[in-house]
Amino acid sequence: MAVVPLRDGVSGKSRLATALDPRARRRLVATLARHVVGVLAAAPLVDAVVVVTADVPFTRETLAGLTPSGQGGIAPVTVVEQPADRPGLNAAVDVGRESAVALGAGRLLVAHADLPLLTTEDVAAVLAAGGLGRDAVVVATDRHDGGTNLLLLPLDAGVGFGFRFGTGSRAAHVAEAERAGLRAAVLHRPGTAADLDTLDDWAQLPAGVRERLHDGVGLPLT
Ligand SMILES: Nc1nc2c(ncn2[C@@H]2O[C@H](COP(=O)(O)OP(=O)(O)OP(=O)(O)O)[C@@H](O)[C@H]2O)c(=O)[nH]1
Ligand SMILES: C=C(OP(=O)(O)O)C(=O)O
Repeated sequence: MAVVPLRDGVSGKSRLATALDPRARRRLVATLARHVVGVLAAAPLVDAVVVVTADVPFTRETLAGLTPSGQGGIAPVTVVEQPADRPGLNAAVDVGRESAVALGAGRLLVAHADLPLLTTEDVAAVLAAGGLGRDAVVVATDRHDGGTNLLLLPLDAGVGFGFRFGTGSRAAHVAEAERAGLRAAVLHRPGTAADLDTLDDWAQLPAGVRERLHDGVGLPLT
């Protein structure tokens, strides 16, 4: 099962606040989230996608047409509300893990909602890196190799694994896997590594992707 934490329609993408007004940031967050959730829902071996958010109306609006009654995805997409007394990214992922355990999932794939180059092949590569025994934690890093953009966790063996998203999370997740007695595999692919947090990230994207995202968002094309 896949879990996508999604902040809300107002505070997200704060590192782009100097370049984009709140409305444009909201549109960008929505466009990126729709892409990631659509890719996950269409990826082989992903049987369900859960989006965990404190902003349910924004998320539902963002994902309209990607839900099972729509035509976007194969796997069902559901929105789970993040309780106000459990704020923050790691708590959101914990909420997602609880949903996955309740649904009897064997593995949890966490994916950030801001990966414009992510493809179904990338998702398949993350799942394959989990190994034949499906026993490895997979950390797909960001382009600086310091963070974690996607994380695959075996749920039975990984009961004690603590999520450590934030600065330096690649090393923290590898250490956490070792602590929990699990093998860790680190994956670096263009489609998993490109997250969009800063103007520098924007400048690194292929021109065609920037053109696609530019409409309605207004980031500079060059
Ligand atoms: N549910 C939930 N998701 C979060 C939270 N913080 C971050 N996320 C999500 O986690 C992923 C990674 O987010 P970040 O890159 O750390 O934050 P961001 O909002 O995209 O950008 P910044 O505001 O610049 O940090 C994205 O999918 C965010 O929407 C949170 O407090 N709750
Ligand atoms: C949350 C993370 O990164 P960023 O905030 O840079 O997306 C992370 O890499 O764990």
